[in-house]
Amino acid sequence: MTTDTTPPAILKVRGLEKVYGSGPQAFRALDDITFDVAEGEFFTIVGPSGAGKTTLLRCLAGLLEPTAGSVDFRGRPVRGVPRELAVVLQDYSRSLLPWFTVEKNVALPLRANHVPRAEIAERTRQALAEVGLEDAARKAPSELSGGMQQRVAIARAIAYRPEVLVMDEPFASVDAQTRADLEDLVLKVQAELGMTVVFVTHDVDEAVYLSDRVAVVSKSPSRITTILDIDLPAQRDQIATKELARFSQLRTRLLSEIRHRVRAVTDPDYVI
Ligand SMILES: Nc1ncnc2c1ncn2[C@@H]1O[C@H](COP(=O)(O)OP(=O)(O)OP(=O)(O)O)[C@@H](O)[C@H]1O
Repeated sequence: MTTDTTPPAILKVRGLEKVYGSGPQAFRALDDITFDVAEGEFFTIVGPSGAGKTTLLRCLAGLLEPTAGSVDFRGRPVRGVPRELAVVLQDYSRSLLPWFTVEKNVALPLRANHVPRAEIAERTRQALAEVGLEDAARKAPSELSGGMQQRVAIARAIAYRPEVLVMDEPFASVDAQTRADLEDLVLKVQAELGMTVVFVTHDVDEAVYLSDRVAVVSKSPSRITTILDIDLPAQRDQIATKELARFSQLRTRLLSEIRHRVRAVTDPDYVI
């Protein structure tokens, strides 16, 4: 007898389509996208610029209504952002409330969910320490650099301890060392909380390093062309993991898949 050990799907995406505008101006951004995200997995979406990754993530998180198809979270249709889900957007300038201090921004979702006051203080302090911003707690977001503001947005998501964390190129505006530290922080928090992460990035190395599976999307109208299992040891290390021969193989596979799809769209004579 075989036993299926695959965790159940926490998110189910079926036949998702998104058309922006209407009539002759209509633009089909997503076309018939179907996949599942398993509970506890790190699922990453990569693809060329303008492919529709942000559109897909926004539909998935309930921030944007699809034109057709469905997204289910634990079997319930997603309409608006589910309570159990936190989102870190690419555009940090719009994600923090400018009239609140850093610590109040981090505490906001906890207060909205009636978490006891002492616990809010402790979770806020801990999350700011994890992103290296304990000294910025009383500052206004406008006093921080772009990368620091993005770390506040990450601290807010971590303090909330969501079941699903949705991140759209969250590390694009931070320097290389901070980026590596934040990647490891997200992996650590994911392991501690058993959290599911859905992540978008341009960066193939980052995708391979972080993920359990990576989905490649084609140029608009975007479709999923491949979902690759990242069969690297679960314990990741910025140096040891990236030195593995398997890491290079997976990276090359993803890069060639993305190039192949871009060429298929831009060169009419190219045969897939
Ligand atoms: N509100 C909108 N109205 C019309 N078209 C839009 C809108 N938002 C996005 N698009 C178009 O949909 C396509 C997909 O955009 P999206 O931002 O989802 O891509 P992306 O893969 O996230 O891009 P990038 O990697 O550059 O961030 C693009 O061609 C974009 O111009």
